[in-house]
Amino acid sequence: MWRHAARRSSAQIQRRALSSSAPAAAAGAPVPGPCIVHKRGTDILHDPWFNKDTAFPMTERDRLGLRGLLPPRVMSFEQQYDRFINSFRSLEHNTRGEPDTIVALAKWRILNRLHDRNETLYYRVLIDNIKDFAPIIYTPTVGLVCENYSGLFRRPRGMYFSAKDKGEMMSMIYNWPAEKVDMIVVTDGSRILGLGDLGVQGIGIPIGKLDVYVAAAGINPQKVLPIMLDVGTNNAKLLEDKLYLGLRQPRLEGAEYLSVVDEFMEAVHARWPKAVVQFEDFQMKWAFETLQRYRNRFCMFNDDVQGTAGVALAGLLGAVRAQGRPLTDFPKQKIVVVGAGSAGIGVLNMAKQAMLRMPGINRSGEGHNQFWVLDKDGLITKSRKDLDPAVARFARGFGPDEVQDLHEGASLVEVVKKVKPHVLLGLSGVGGIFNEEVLKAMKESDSPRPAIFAMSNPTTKAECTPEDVFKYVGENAVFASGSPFSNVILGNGRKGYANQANNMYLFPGIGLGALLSGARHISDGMLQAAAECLASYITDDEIRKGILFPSVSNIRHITARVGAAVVRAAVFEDLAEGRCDVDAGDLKDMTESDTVDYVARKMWYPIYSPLVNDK
Ligand SMILES: NC(=O)C1=CN([C@@H]2O[C@H](COP(=O)(O)OP(=O)(O)OC[C@H]3O[C@@H](n4cnc5c(N)ncnc54)[C@H](O)[C@@H]3O)[C@@H](O)[C@H]2O)C=CC1
Ligand SMILES: CC(=O)C(=O)O
Ligand SMILES: [Mg+2]
Repeated sequence: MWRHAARRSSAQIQRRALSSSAPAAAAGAPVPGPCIVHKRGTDILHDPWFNKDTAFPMTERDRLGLRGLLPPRVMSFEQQYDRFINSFRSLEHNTRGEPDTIVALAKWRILNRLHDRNETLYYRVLIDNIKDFAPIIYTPTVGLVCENYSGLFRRPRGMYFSAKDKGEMMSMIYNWPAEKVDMIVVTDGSRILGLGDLGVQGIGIPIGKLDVYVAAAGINPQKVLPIMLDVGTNNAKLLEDKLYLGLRQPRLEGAEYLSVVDEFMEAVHARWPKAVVQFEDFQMKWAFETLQRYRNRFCMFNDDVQGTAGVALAGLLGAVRAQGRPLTDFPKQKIVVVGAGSAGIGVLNMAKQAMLRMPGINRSGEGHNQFWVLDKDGLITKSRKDLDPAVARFARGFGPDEVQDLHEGASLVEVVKKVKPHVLLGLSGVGGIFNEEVLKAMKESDSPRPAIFAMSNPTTKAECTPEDVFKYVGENAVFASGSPFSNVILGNGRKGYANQANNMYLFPGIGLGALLSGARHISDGMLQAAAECLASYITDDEIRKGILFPSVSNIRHITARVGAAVVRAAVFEDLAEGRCDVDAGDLKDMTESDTVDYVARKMWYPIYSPLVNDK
């Protein structure tokens, strides 16, 4: 069946359908068939999924009991769209000069209100303006929203499973109104961005991530489910806050904690066995433990460990290309990683695996340690007591390879001065830690184009700014950050590129590819394919300019490609079982471009569907 449709769509049509500014319907993609709504009157107007506000045509007003409930003039979708964008731009204008947090929350409120009223219009403005709106629904503003969530709360989104629901989850899961769920993002709120334990208020993160899924991967918003596992909080301020909406108890630990997560995973799997579950913003010990526990039993992944790793690897490979060196030189790069948490260790593991795949490297990895890793206690060496085994494999030894004469707990500036690294990568959650002294030391890097990745979120936690990088390291530096910054004007008509290195470039494609392949689980090979696809997206010309990551405006196009790469890796590893009318054999028969076409065609696009059948 897919073959017939694939023949119909030319590559040109596909490109237009994928571009964020060209509606799929206009590009010849199939228009969703009429759906019959069983609600009437105000129930429809109060349901954001069906509501069209003033755009209900007269036939629908007549047949759905809406006559008289709306002003008489019928507006077009385009008129509604322009009206919203104009209000948004007026808000921007009217709040000029106000404190940043006030402006950010005002923008979040106007978008959130649109979401709660009219999802079709909301997702359309989000898709078309993703570069402007991602910083509001995602990092950095989502962090501010989580910090203030209990006060901002008006209407629930998603589901909440608490420690008090033990034994009830299997029935609770059926309280969710949608028949089908494809994508779940779950958190326990224990490490929200770099903001620490925010308890139940962390629900903003699954909501934001799933908005990105809808916008970037075209997952139907009716089939996504944000979830909070509230097992308590250790945040004393929240426990004392009268408005706090979560359980007022310390976090569950050990077997008690795991039994809650186990019960939740069983409940999800019982109702939606094919749903993909993304774990997000769990503190390190539970991020790794749950990943090991579930990754071969369920179709799940941990975005902070695995999604981040792929994005960082794409950036690291870009940094090699920026020096004009072949990728086979990657194992020679000296990389200082600041932060040995779930994200930092995920990156180190993936980068190490990539180095070991390069020609000429001893496969066992013995004697090959190009990484210097620091945590809150400084440089991690083999003399460190009680080292987590995941971190221990990257600890520096004191053998003959240790020419730099560094000691346990050495400070960042000491390490940078002695190692002269090619790359300085931050996943520490400590804002400004790459200070003037550290950045000036990076000027002496052994690389002609030193790379600085300040990947911590939100913006206040970024290890440094691009302005400081181009000022102190030099104009030949390359820079990327987790939250968005503006490019820097360098003079002589040159620009210092502020790339965004955020897992948003990969998690939508990983989830979409896993879903469409019907993979039993998400393998390292599928994740590697996603990272390689992102790395190859950037041209040599862009790399030379210092552009390491594509613009967020292209995220739908990127996600289609990443999703297809993941599908093909699942097929290659015999993990793909297919989905709906496309079975494993069909997937196997697809060429690379067929797979991209197939993935792109499966992406949902917001348009008003008829709510009544034509007679
Ligand atoms: N750009 C992106 O796509 C992503 C960014 N992140 C960001 O990375 C940061 C860390 O996340 P996780 O690894 O999950 O947190 P984590 O809490 O597991 O790890 C933080 C690590 O930083 C270390 N650290 C703390 N203070 C330090 C200091 N002064 N000097 C050196 N190291 C220090 C800690 O010892 C720990 O090893 C967060 O800000 C998060 O927002 C995480 C995932 C994706
Ligand atoms: C981007 C992301 O996943 C984080 O900062 O945790
Ligand atoms: Mg995260």
